[in-house]
Amino acid sequence: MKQRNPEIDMNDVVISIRDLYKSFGSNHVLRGINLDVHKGENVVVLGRSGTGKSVLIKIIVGLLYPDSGTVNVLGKNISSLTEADLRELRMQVGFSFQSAALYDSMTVGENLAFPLRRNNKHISNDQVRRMVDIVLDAVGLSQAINQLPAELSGGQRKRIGIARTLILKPQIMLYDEPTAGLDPITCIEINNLINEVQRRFNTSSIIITHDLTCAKETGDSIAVMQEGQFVAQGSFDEVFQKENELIQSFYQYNFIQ
Ligand SMILES: Nc1ncnc2c1ncn2[C@@H]1O[C@H](COP(=O)(O)OP(=O)(O)OP(=O)(O)O)[C@@H](O)[C@H]1O
Repeated sequence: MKQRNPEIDMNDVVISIRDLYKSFGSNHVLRGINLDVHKGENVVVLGRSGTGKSVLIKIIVGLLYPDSGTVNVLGKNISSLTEADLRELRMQVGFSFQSAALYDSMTVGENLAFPLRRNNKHISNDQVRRMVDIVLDAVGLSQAINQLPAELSGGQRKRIGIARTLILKPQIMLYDEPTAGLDPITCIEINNLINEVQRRFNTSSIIITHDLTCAKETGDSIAVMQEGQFVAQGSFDEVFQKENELIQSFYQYNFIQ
């Protein structure tokens, strides 16, 4: 079980969501979401498939617009931002996709350098190299710098995907199903990495998952989503003491130590 990060600043809310609603036609996906993410905090959003977790993440990064409610990210109301403002904000919000989507023809080092050069045309080769070294060290894969993605395991690719997100020094990390499709040992490594990123870079994170072990090991707080609403929020222990049917059913789906 994770020890709550002592560096969390409860006076600094980096993501604040109030009364958020989103429907697609008659499909009412988000039905009144409220959530605060504090500086330095890992918040896990736990829920079964199709409950609206990815829609929530897309709204936070401005890829989808809410029907109603407010979403503040780093003090900015995302609904009132121009495309240019949104692009700027997205630089502060690292989005780690389910599939790492690395460029197959580029080495690991080139994959990592790519977002840096794209976002800063005047960056020197030395600076790029330094940043690549820092993030590779952070994800424990310094030796892979000249390898191609095809030569890496699924877990290693996931790590490089996280490194590529980290290289822009985001204040917020959004992890979409970080342990999906990985074996149990690799899952432990990714959970540890998420906590290491939090410690080293003082990031705040939302971790979307239906993996209970991931929730237990990475979450300073847990929000359980059911049919577009949070039915329980709190520490892992607080949430899993509740006599909620969905929460009980999670126990039956997942075997956790
Ligand atoms: N752009 C879209 N247009 C129409 N419907 C959508 C769109 N995006 C998501 N949905 C619908 O919203 C619902 C929630 O989808 P979402 O991807 O958020 O689920 P999820 O909780 O992330 O599930 P999973 O764990 O399987 O990824 C689904 O019914 C989906 O079909």
